[in-house]
Amino acid sequence: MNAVFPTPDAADSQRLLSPDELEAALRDIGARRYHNLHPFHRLLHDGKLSKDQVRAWALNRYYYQAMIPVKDAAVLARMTDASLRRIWRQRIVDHDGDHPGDGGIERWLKLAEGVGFERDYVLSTRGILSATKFSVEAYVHFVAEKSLLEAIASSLTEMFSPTIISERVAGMLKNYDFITKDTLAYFDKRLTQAPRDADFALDYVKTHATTPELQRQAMAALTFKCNVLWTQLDALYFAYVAPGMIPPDAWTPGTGLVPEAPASQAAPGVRKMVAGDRPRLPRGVRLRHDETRGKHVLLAPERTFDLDDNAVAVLKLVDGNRTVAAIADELGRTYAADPRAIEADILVMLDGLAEKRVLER
Ligand SMILES: O=C(O)c1cc(C(=O)O)c2c(n1)C(=O)C(=O)c1cc(C(=O)O)[nH]c1-2
Repeated sequence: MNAVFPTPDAADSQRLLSPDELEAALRDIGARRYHNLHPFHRLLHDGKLSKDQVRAWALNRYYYQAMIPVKDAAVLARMTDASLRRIWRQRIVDHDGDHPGDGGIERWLKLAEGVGFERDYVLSTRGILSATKFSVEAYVHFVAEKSLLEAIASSLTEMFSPTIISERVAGMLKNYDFITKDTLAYFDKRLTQAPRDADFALDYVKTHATTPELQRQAMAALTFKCNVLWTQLDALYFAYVAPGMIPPDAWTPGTGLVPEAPASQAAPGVRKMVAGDRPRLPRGVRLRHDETRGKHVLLAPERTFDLDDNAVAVLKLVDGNRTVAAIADELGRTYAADPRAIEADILVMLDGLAEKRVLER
């Protein structure tokens, strides 16, 4: 294909750029083509979208999030150098987590749930636009088929993501009453992960693009990736903003959502605990060993709760960092039992403590 249709800028830059010039050329590609400039993002960040349009964005972007580790596994598979793989594999851990309930994909699911989706509907990927799937899959194919340099260069959009993320989080929190800090927690971690990843990839590209041809390939890879991001937003805009042509089988407002409780029943802050939550003891509540009675108790201001052995084993692991799933995994190892069965039991127990206000998530 490329032989038949030469890339438009194939004639440019016959000269070898210095590493700094190459970096400037890459940054210039982002300045002109990164998806922060797309009209859909402008509407999203400025609070101009309806709740359903925000839902369409959250649902479709789930596909990108879910496929990023698949993409990174394809990149990893090209690396013959163990020291490179050791660095790159962190990206997969960031998205998949080390345990069920951890990681970026899980946090994106929380975001989708936060705007009203049923988790299983999102996981099914049923309502996702075909155009979203095509562009995300093009990214996976690209890194599998092109050179390692091009695969790494295509991730360089991450150089530009911290700025758009800060703008998005601030804009969405300010402009939509249905968006909370918890819903957008996905982005907290990206603010440190993206610069770390981008620094490594940029350094690699500057060191390894040592001929004009390789430099052009790196620039073309970044341009391609900007287009992967841009076309996803084109598809969203076309289907859900204007002209509003939703393709057959794509998500339509009202589908795949958790039924909303009538306002009178809504009890903010007491939703049931889920496996990805990180429970913690509230300020002033402590797990103590009561010497005189020879047992553990939960000490809260002016109240004491007796605990059975199971509750003590769980609460010893409650630290605000571990997820419920991670606690269940650890207990599963200690007691050689099925962690998912333990998880179901401890969710009930933790909900009970949360209702008594001696546990938070
Ligand atoms: O919120 C964003 O605008 C944004 C942009 C990008 C990007 O520029 O590719 C990524 C992400 N987020 C992101 O969350 C993410 O995990 C990610 C991985 C990659 C990649 O190419 O490997 N890009 C991005």
